[in-house]
Amino acid sequence: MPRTGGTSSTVTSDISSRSSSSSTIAKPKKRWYPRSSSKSHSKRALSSSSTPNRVRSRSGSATLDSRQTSGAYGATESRASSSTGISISRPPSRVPSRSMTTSKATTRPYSAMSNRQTAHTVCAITEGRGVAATVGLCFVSVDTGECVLCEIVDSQTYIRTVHKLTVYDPVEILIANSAMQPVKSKLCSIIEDNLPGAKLIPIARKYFNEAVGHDYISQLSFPKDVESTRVLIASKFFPVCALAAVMKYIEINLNLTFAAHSLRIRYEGSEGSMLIDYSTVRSLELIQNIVNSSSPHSLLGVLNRTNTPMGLRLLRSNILQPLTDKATLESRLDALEEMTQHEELFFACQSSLKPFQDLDRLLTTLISIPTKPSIKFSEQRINDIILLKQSVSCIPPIAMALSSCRSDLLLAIRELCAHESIEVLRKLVDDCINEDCQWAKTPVELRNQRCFAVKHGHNGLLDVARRSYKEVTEDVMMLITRLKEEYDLDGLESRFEIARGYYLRLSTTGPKYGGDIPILPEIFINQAVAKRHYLEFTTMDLMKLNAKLRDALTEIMLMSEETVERLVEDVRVQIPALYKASEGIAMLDMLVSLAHLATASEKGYVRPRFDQSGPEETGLLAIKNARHPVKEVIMSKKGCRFVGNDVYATKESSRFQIITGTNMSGKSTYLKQVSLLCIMAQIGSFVPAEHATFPIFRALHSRVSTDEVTDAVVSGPSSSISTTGSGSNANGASTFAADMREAAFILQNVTNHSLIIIDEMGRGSSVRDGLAITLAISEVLVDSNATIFFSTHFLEVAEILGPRVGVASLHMRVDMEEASDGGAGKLKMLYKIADGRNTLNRHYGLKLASVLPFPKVMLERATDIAETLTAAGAAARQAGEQTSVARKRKAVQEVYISLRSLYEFCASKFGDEAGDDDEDAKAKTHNDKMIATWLARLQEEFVNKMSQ
Ligand SMILES: Nc1ncnc2c1ncn2[C@@H]1O[C@H](COP(=O)(O)OP(=O)(O)OP(=O)(O)O)[C@@H](O)[C@H]1O
Repeated sequence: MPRTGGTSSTVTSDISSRSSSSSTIAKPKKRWYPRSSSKSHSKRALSSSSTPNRVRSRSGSATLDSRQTSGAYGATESRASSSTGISISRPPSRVPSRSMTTSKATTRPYSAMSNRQTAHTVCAITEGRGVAATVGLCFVSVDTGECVLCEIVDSQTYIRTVHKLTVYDPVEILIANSAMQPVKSKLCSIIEDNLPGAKLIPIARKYFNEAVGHDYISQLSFPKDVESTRVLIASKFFPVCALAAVMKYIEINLNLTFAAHSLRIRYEGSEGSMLIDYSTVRSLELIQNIVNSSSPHSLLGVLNRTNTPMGLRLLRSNILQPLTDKATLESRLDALEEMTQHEELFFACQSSLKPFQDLDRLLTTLISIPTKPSIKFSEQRINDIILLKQSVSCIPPIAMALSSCRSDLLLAIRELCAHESIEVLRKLVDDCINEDCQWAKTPVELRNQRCFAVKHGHNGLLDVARRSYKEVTEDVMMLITRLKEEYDLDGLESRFEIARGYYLRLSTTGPKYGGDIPILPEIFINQAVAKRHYLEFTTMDLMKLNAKLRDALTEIMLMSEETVERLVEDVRVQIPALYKASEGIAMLDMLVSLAHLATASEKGYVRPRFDQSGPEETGLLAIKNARHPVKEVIMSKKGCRFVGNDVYATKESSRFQIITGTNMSGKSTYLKQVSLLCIMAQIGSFVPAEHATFPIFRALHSRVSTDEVTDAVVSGPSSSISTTGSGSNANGASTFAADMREAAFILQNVTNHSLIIIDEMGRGSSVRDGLAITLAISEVLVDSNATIFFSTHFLEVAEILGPRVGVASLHMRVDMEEASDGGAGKLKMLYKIADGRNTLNRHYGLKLASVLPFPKVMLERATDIAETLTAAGAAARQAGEQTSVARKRKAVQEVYISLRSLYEFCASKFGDEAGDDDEDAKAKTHNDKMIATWLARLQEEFVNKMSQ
């Protein structure tokens, strides 16, 4: 069966101007298969004595920017390109011959976040000493044959390092043993805490060797990229050391080696993509639903309409590392817009993607060479060729589907899929493999396909062996028919299994046996009852025929393998172009998936705009009628309507948004929806809204309680609460500890390009301490100039911070319907955001309690106490006139900011001299009217504020 899955990483390299180049391949020391070839690569290919013995030329043409193919790789400073095939010696068994690990690895449960579309990636990590830790990482995927080097100057929380590890999701993380023993380093502890699925393996420090790392790079990178890669990583001491460790580990513990000049090596910095910390990935349910890991209710689950494993991997990697490059985003959005506007283009692309298998994995399998001969490997090789035949024939239809496209990105993908190498490959395969040979699902059918895969006439002996195979198969059929007739066995049938070969099965449910197990003649041996209603057995003759079949098959496989291996070697020459095509297909698949989402929604998605018009970013985040992409889907399935909300924030006037509201009024949903929409915009997706403008954020951090998960209570709009409230964490102390830990983390990492989401901080402590801490944290955050959405139950936060410049107070609207009979009323949730603090009775907690089965006497007493405390607090605050003075000062500043924005808007829009024609004059009059109305409203608001 074709294998599925792959690594979290996607193939990335700039494929522009891949002109002809030469490659040298190491001479093999020994070869197991009976054919002489100078193109083979041996396990010892890395040895310094390897002799170059072959020169191949390659070419490439289309350009797909690295950021396009990865999203995650906006930071890629430069890419080592693929220009030769890759060879990995992959033995049938992975039992390590000797181990370089110095102690037993810590096996940990699998990461809850990872959903293993990812595959076997090994990582090595090393760090320098100093205040700003420099961390070197090297990831090698043994499934997709890709090596990524990263150097990160990280903070004490290792946020960037953890982020990279989260994205590439390695199974094994190698670290110098001195970092584990005698005392575990901080980095080790942080990795263990954040990546519970990874296995931290201590190895001797001597394996982290820079000189060895450089040797590997010289010997392994593609020939024409050796120099550029060397220059790029010249000063990258740490990742080069890590590379040495990974390669040694793969060689020794996984028994794999890479052939000379065969590895796709690229360097990736930590810049160029939005940084999302691990706990945010989890709490915002970006990849996986927290409650039910197989639920589609996560951002990935909703966005994912991909048809290929490559597309899914690319989408996942983009969600974890959204882009920060505006030009790349715009080109993606252009392509997406074209796809959403041209139905035929969308459907043509979608149907051309459907038949694809995991091309990356297939290619990596094709470049592997076993260290020991094995019939299993021969069979696998022929399977791979059958799959390749199928895959190659699926590529030209993609180019056809894109024949009418206009946008640059789609044109680049079309060029990749129409590359001349694809046609060369198709011819190569057609020359060698039977036309009607195809992948089959049943073992016996697949075995037959394998046997007759190689075209008649390629090898005379093979044709003879196949004839005898055919004859023995016919003998088997004849024997079965004879046995059936001779022994009058009604319901007797032949079955086939890979391990057993042909055997016989008799159903006992027919009228003849009536469910009883019959006594069969002695000729039928190895009898066993299967699934209660079947008797399975064989005969000596059948076993002999099976043995004959096996021998014939082995012969066929070995002889076919010789031809197939020759074909594979020719195929390898074209593999760089296939890798590029695979990148293009992955990108197209992701775009089709996003286009599907954008067009399938009833309420509509819009193309986001980015606020980067001038040198000074205003940090404008303005979304009209924004909807939560995941909740909307869940609610529409249940026939409920999701209430859209507007979002508006600018750096100067409203970068810190305080959102208050009763329990269950929709605060968390609002906060999460803002962050999810920002992520969607930065992967180049349309967003669920009527209009949307985003700043480009470089980091997203959140403190969101995970007890409020997406799959939780779903109520309709304007729902009324009359029973229980939302779930709360029973363990106040642990909530408080989590609050403090995550707040400290956010404060350490916040920058003016960060988006911070904080949902109800300080609720695990006493009211006074909680308020004090919340205020202290908020003050630092206001000064940080980041964009912050802060929900709280402490109305005092809004009161105290409200007058500060850059702070905006909002609340979720709720209506309290008094009961006509004097009984408990109803609290009606409107799920609508509105300016200002909650205008309803400030003790909405008590209001909520009043509609719950809560003792009335206690409620009255609680209301008295709350009134007294509020009055005392307000009196204390009014003692000074500070609040009112500050409010007036803020009003003046806000007017200043608004007028300046208007001026800038007018300058950018009407800066050029208007023409004289009627149209221009009309437009000018219309704009003048609009501006006049806006100024009048601004004046009115200002007067109101000053007179308060
Ligand atoms: N915009 C909306 N439209 C429709 N339903 C919504 C909306 N926002 C929230 N809800 C519903 O209200 C429920 C509670 O929302 P949410 O958890 O965001 O409230 P909250 O104010 O954060 O509550 P708490 O303060 O108790 O944590 C959600 O599960 C959802 O079903």
